[in-house]
Amino acid sequence: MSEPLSIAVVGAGGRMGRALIRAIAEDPKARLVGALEREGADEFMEDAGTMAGIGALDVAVATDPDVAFKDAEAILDFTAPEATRSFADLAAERGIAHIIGTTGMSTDDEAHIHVAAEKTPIVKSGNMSMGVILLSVLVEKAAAALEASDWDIEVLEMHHRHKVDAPSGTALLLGQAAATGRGIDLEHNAVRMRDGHTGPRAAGAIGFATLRGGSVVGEHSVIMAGAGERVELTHYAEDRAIFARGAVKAALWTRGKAPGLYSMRDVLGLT
Ligand SMILES: NC(=O)C1=CN([C@@H]2O[C@H](COP(=O)(O)OP(=O)(O)OC[C@H]3O[C@@H](n4cnc5c(N)ncnc54)[C@H](OP(=O)(O)O)[C@@H]3O)[C@@H](O)[C@H]2O)C=CC1
Ligand SMILES: O=C(O)C1=N[C@H](C(=O)O)C[C@H](O)C1
Repeated sequence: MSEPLSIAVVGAGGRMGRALIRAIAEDPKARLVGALEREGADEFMEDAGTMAGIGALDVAVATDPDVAFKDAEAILDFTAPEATRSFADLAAERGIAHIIGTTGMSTDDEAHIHVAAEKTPIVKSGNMSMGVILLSVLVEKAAAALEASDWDIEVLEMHHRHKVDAPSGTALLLGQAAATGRGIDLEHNAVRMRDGHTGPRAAGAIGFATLRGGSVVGEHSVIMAGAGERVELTHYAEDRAIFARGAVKAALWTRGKAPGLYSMRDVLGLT
């Protein structure tokens, strides 16, 4: 068996940061070698394991990327778009694989990631859980089978009250799967919000609806509504561990891979 993969977690004190530290500690194929937080962060503690609630792991939480990334072969990044852009540059300079779960990225941010992927393997996905990636495959197949003139597609999502971006990365990923199934461009067919006198629904549109509240980890439904019948494909996330385990799986998969931008479908062999 090969040596465990050496992994650093950025945004280590965040909801996902702490779940990622726990997932690495649970996987014998991975080892935590670095954890990065911002200076003065609310969640700052000296040891990464203590911060994640699993007891000391002898990995100090650093505020300097040079320290956190020193021994890393992969970085797990569930932070914010601006931070992810700068981590992409640092990972590319060092040839470290970059696993990106951050959502809410702009077109400009996406272009930045494409450039970084010329130098190092990057796996990026709006959702890293096995269930959602499988759901996206089902949505693509269903959308291909159902005539756009007869079936309307709407994506409904709900998340906790702290979430800052909308629609969620997962909702957009599922909307993209529906658009791919239909052979259309999502950007030109997406209706991301409705308010006031909107007029009737445009044929072929892919609609998005966003709910926020409480502690909901993540719920997504793709609703296909026809005349007199409706099909709903739904995923319920019950624990952030599902995303964290997917991110660790993605990091392990990058070992020996050429630079490039990869998806979770690549990682799971569902392309
Ligand atoms: N792809 C997937 O499967 C999933 C994706 N996500 C996405 O992951 C991201 C994080 O979610 P969550 O953990 O709930 O959020 P949190 O706010 O709990 O954590 C974000 C972390 O990133 C850090 N951070 C934010 N901005 C910067 C910056 N500019 N420089 C350095 N560090 C920064 C924060 O530090 P500080 O506390 O100092 O601000 C914090 O530690 C979101 O985009 C979310 O949508 C979440 C779950 C699953
Ligand atoms: O912010 C979250 O919490 C989540 N974000 C991701 C998204 O935007 O879809 C994934 C998951 O649903 C949780």
